Amino acid sequence: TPSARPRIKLTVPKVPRFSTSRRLVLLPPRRLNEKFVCRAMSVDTVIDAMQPLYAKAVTSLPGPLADLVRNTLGEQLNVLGVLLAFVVIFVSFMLSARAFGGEKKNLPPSIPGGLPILGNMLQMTDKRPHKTFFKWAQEHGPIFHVKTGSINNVVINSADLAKEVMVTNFDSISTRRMTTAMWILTEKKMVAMSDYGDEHRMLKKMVVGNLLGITTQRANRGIREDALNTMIDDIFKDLKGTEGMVDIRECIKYALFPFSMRQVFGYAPEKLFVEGIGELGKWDIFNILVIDPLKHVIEVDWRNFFPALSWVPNSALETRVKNTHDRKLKVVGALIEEQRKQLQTREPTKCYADIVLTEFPNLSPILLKHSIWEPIIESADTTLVTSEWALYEIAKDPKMQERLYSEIISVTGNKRMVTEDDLPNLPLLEAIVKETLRHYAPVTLLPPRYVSADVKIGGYDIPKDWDVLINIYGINWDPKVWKNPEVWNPDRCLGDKSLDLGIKDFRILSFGGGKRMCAGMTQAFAIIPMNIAAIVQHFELTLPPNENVNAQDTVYLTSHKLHPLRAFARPRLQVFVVTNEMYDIGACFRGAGDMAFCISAALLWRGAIDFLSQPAARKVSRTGLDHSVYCPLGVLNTPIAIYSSNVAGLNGFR
Ligand code: HEM
Repeated sequence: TPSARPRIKLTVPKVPRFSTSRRLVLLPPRRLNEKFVCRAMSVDTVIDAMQPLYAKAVTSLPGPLADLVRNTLGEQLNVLGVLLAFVVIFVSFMLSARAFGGEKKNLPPSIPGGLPILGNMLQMTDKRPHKTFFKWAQEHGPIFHVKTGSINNVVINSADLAKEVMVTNFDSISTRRMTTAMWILTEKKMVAMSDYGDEHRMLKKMVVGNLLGITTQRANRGIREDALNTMIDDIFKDLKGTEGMVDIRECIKYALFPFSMRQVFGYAPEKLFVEGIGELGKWDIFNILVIDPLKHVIEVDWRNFFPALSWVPNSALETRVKNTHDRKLKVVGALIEEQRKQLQTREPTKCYADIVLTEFPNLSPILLKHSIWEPIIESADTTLVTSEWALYEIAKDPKMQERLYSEIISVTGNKRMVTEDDLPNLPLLEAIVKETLRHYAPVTLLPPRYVSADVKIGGYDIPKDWDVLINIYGINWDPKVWKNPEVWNPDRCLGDKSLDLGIKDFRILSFGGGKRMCAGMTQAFAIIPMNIAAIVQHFELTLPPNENVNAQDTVYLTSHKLHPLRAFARPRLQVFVVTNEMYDIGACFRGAGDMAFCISAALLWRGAIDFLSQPAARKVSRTGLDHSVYCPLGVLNTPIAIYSSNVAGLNGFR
């Protein structure tokens, strides 16, 4: 028993060891009365004694490492785990050191200052490793070796070298190295995370051919337009009672998620009953399918840096991530069941879920769930991040905003809202999107790829089993390619026809490149520019005084703006003349961007002009911001002339 401290004949080894029951720690033997004795203490006693030391040690570690230790071991010390970890880390270090002792290779330069066992981990104090790698690239060149625990990484920071990895040597560097969290959340069953091979090709063909390819994207244009209209409506709504200040991120997000659900299921469910979870609203579904997985996929597991230790349990992390994964699968499962029920009562439509369920009946249940979930999570995040950064820069730069507004109006006139057909005629808008993707790449560092056979990159030997890290941020900011890369300047992309973002030209690599290039680029290039153009056409944006200070980024799976973009959005004044044409009234309202116009047009639509003189209408018009009457979508075939000149009142309209 712990308190009796039994005397044991020396048969124990010379290092701390644990009894099989894991209840006792056997401390190294001591000589006592001419005999070796071994003291045993209960694990709990040791933990209690070491707890203060542990707490102190963790607080004194650099930020990221402290997080890593806490995430792994928890706030409470797990002595068993720590001691075992150190023994095995040491052994694996010795083994890897021996492996390096062999033949002489022309390896890329190593980052100096690495420590035994930990490698360069303690030098990576910034939570955004892409920035540290960029800094090292300026000092040591575009390709270098970094050790994280027992993992050898070669980090790539230039377009030419990235091409060597992604195109020339693709066959030997095609497989992703997964973290524990990625493994649990994706089971390697989604296109973006699966290993390159037959299953990957089949899944990619299915999603590109039936959802993300040009033909389907054209067919889905109506859904995108609805999302855009919802976004503009929401900005108008949000102006109410906020003195013109709007949370732009929220407005984009609230439009994008229903869009991503509609393109998959054909509708965006308002609620859903899920066995084992209960009744869920639209935004509960959003949290379970998008937010929670994004939050957990970046959880750090220290065992990923020491693969030899993968057998050591890390149940706290695994349980957290598994819970998120299980809930996600339950919700996707319920959505699929609902879709199956619907298919019994109607013909299949062109939505992705109907196509997958009817034309790919042999997909295993897990492949089916991931195939349905993947486009939802992918649509709802990256495009949001890019639109938000672009609008932040535009709001910061009134001259650029005015140039863009003039470009849009020169194409659309002031009669109608900008549409996707206008995009080829808006070169500045295109340049703004490209420059934003360059400056604020949503995926800053590609998920590691694994070298399956010795290769040469940039003239250096890269041995089998190393990881390749492609630093997109480092490539997009390469000072040898871009002058003052830290400055957001769309003019540098304006008119540069060869900039195709990774198809042939690797200078801006935000979508990756080669065979594993992003499959959603067509969709991204429909959503992002339209978000920007529609907002700028309707509102003049200005930043509140402290917004510049809030411009830092933070990295989840994608590189978000740390604080949501809040901006003053002043509806632009215009004169609209609606002629004897078939008009989508909803689009006219939004095109006007003027509340007086919107309200009056809504009332015209209802054939109730008289209503304008009534007190309720005046109340609405005085605030200038109430959208309750601003909703009818329909077609009007009547000649009307409408003028508006005053945002907040009806006088101009009259
Ligand atoms: C601004 C928007 C986006 C950016 C910057 C972006 C970026 C990326 C990047 C960097 C990769 C990894 C490429 C590689 O490993 O070489 C990727 C892969 C992928 N993306 Fe996107 N993405 C965006 C939007 C989307 C959208 C909207 C979808 C679909 C709805 C999508 C679907 C995919 C898929 C399926 C893959 C996996 C391709 C493969 O492994 O073969 N992406 N994306």
